[in-house]
Amino acid sequence: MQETINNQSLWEEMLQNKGLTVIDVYQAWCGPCKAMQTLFRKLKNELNEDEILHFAVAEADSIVTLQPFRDKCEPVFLFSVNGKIVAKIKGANAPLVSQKIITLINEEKKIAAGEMVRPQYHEIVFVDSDSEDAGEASYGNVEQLYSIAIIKPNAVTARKVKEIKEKIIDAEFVIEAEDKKMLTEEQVRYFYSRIADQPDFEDFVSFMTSGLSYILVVSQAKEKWPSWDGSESNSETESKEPWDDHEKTAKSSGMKQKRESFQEYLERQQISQFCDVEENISNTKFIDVFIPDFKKIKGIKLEKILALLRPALFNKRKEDVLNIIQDEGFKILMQRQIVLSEKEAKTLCMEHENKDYFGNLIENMTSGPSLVLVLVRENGLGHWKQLIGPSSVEEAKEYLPDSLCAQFAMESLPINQLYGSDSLEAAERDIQYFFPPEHTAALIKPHVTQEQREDILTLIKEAGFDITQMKETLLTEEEADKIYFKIKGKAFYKDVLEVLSEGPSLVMILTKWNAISDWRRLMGPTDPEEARFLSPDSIRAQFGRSMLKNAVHGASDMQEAVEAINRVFEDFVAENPEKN
Ligand SMILES: Nc1ncnc2c1ncn2[C@@H]1O[C@H](COP(=O)(O)OP(=O)(O)OP(=O)(O)O)[C@@H](O)[C@H]1O
Repeated sequence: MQETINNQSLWEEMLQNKGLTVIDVYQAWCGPCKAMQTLFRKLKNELNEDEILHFAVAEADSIVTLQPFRDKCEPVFLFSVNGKIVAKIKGANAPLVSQKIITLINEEKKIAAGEMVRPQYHEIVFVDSDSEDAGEASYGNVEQLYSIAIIKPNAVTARKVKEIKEKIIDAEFVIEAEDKKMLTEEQVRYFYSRIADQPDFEDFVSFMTSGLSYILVVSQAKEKWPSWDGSESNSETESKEPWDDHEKTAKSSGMKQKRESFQEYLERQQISQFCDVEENISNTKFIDVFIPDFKKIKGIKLEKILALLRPALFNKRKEDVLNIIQDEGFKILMQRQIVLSEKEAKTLCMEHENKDYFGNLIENMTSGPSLVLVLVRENGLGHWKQLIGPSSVEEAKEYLPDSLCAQFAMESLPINQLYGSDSLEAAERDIQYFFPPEHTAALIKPHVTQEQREDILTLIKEAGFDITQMKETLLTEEEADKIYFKIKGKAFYKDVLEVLSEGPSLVMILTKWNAISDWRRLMGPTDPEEARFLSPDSIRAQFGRSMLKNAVHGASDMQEAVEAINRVFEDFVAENPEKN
């Protein structure tokens, strides 16, 4: 199955392969990596992409290009895309290698279908030095060590995630990245390999793959803390210490002390049964397996804010403002028109309470619909404040004539026609108030392939849904009744049951403001033919095959959503907000 490359000209020839070539670089004295051959065979069969997926074994000793890999006992896998070596993985790390292959092949398929342009790959430079490992491991910052925490499905079901994350943040650990996903069996086996010989390990794997987990990449603010080995910190000015009082005393008296480890902290907080950690990993292997784009997202802090266009502005110049908002790089996550009550207006305008125009302001604010927006952008809060300018029009005109306050000033009010939350905490509170989250029951049907599932989950996340609960389950008649109780009496219900019995379905609770109708819109019309005609971007248009195999399902109304959720996810109390 693998092409054998044992001289430089064969190497050059191999680089001409179309698509992806996975190269096992081996040493003559130990041969190619046997352990990985099963994986390659499996992927070759499953992906069935012989045109664009090739496997090769290359002998380091007889190929000049591979000279830096000679005499190394650890296996190395190189990934060549259209003649460029774009990635390298050291060690027989099956989950990581498999993930890399799937990602690159998916990219190749999208490129071939014209759905994406070929990225500017940075070709890997082979360096004959062990120091390259340190560089790669540390994401450009040699000092930084990360821990990975997995918050397990039982904690997600019991809705303990928020509390656990708050505890982690309270102790001044930094959550650098997070993702919520159903772990694959391979990922679980990889992360928990150290306990694989325990008798109940197989049951544990089933449990861990039965529902959603949270993956957190956690760091400690290195410059602020004493080091983990007990040596002194180079900073003397810590502002807030999460450690115990006796430790504080030790610190102030100049004694050396040791910060408790992340694991110890979780144990002391009694959350270690919900959360497993791998501490201070000194290489990227674990992170790459769970959060492949960690490098990209690290350092980018997307901030969500609430913005409001007061009635006069909304009425007269809405389009101009929305265009500027988008040009400034904000993404509009949610928007709604709302006529504020007097009480709501007073709460929002509290900072102007003592001004002589306050009465006029409240009258103005309640006179017609305002437009309320949830915006997201990197450094969203600061950028929004800067963009809209001060609250006083006079000040804005004098000092910041480019601000939206000055540009969109209206005769009727001496203050900014745009409002924005003052802090991220206030934004969170305002968003909860104006966009109360609603839950809906959703299902991905068995005929949907694993890859299509991933695509659908991406569409769901991109549409702003939070996947609050998820489980993979074979829907027997009894289970299906919990979801489809409304159509149980219909003649076609037996056909629905047959389609559901073909394999496991993915049952989910999706949460966002207006979730029920937004999910129905995202699904598209019931019949995929009609969906392709009327709503070509919808899920059913893209992934549906027929009326019965129409990829997804969603509750039709509030009562059906609440009832289905309560029946399927017994521990979850779905209290949908009243519509306001
Ligand atoms: N006339 C029909 N013939 C065959 N199958 C049907 C028919 N009507 C509905 N179905 C199937 O039964 C499922 C549930 O039917 P329902 O009437 O609840 O449709 P829906 O509300 O448009 O879609 P869903 O409930 O799945 O979101 C549909 O998704 C479809 O697969």
